[in-house]
Amino acid sequence: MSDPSMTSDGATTHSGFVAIVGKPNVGKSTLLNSFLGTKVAPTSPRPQTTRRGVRGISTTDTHQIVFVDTPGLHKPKDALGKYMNHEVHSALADVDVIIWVVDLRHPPTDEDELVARQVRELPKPLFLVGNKTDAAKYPDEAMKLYRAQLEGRSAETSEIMLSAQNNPLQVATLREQILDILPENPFFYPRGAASDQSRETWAAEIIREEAMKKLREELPYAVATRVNRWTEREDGLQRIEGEIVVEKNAHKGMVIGSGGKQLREIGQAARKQLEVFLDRKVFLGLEVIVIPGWREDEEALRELGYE
Ligand SMILES: Nc1nc2c(ncn2[C@@H]2O[C@H](COP(=O)(O)OP(=O)(O)OP(=O)(O)O)[C@@H](O)[C@H]2O)c(=O)[nH]1
Repeated sequence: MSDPSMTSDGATTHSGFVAIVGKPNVGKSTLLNSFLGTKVAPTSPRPQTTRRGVRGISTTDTHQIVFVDTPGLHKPKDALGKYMNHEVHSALADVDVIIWVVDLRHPPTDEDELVARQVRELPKPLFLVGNKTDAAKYPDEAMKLYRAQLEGRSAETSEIMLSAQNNPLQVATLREQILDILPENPFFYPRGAASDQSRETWAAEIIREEAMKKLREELPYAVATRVNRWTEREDGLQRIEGEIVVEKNAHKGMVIGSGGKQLREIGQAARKQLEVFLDRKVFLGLEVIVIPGWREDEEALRELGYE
């Protein structure tokens, strides 16, 4: 029988799971997308955009990294928030390596301390990633403060300062450093796989990203999205039908906007993104529906894929 930790020409394979953790809005999803050179996870200027642990897979001839992007660790206000934090804890328990992303534009906050407490004692290699160096006034000073939060940690700890958004070379360097410490293992996913999400979930996340960017105040957080139908026409056109789910009737009108303008804009922006990544023409049909109080309703959360 062939050894599962070897390639067909006899080289040993290494692979492992790497959690990307940090407080909301520090650039975790941007870093994941940059590692992969494609868009797997939604990003936006709003905190708490990521809601579920998205896996993004990077494979070379002999190495495979399964990155697990996690929601920003925060003090939860509802059942959705609790689910999001649970996603972080289960990712941390299951992975081989941890990446803790911090925002070097600012000194640490209570939320960073929440993350530091989670990772300090874990006996797993950790990379402290100081992000947003392109926009930080005092990156070295900020990094020093974040480093101090890990004081007393006995497991292997490394650090790097970079810009996930603007510097792919630094991101590639970090990826190389991770490759070097992956344990000997067979690959967990087929070589061509980029993510564990279905195409429907991926598209729904892009729609939610655009909705979160356009909507104001609390509304971005009261929105969920799903794709119910995806058909391909013979000429290649992708017909995608999705729903934007809100909690109250009053929110429905706010998402649709006067004369349907806002919903049209969300749909157009999402369609453009989908067309770029699919390299196909897309027809995107969007409907807004109400599931009363879905963020506090365990069954509704499961129905919307938060399980
Ligand atoms: N200037 C600058 N902005 C960045 C960089 N990386 C990410 N951002 C921006 O920071 C914001 C948050 O990025 P995300 O990747 O969504 O952050 P996240 O940590 O996944 O956020 P949550 O979903 O809230 O956990 C977005 O507006 C990004 O464009 C960077 O290197 N430099």
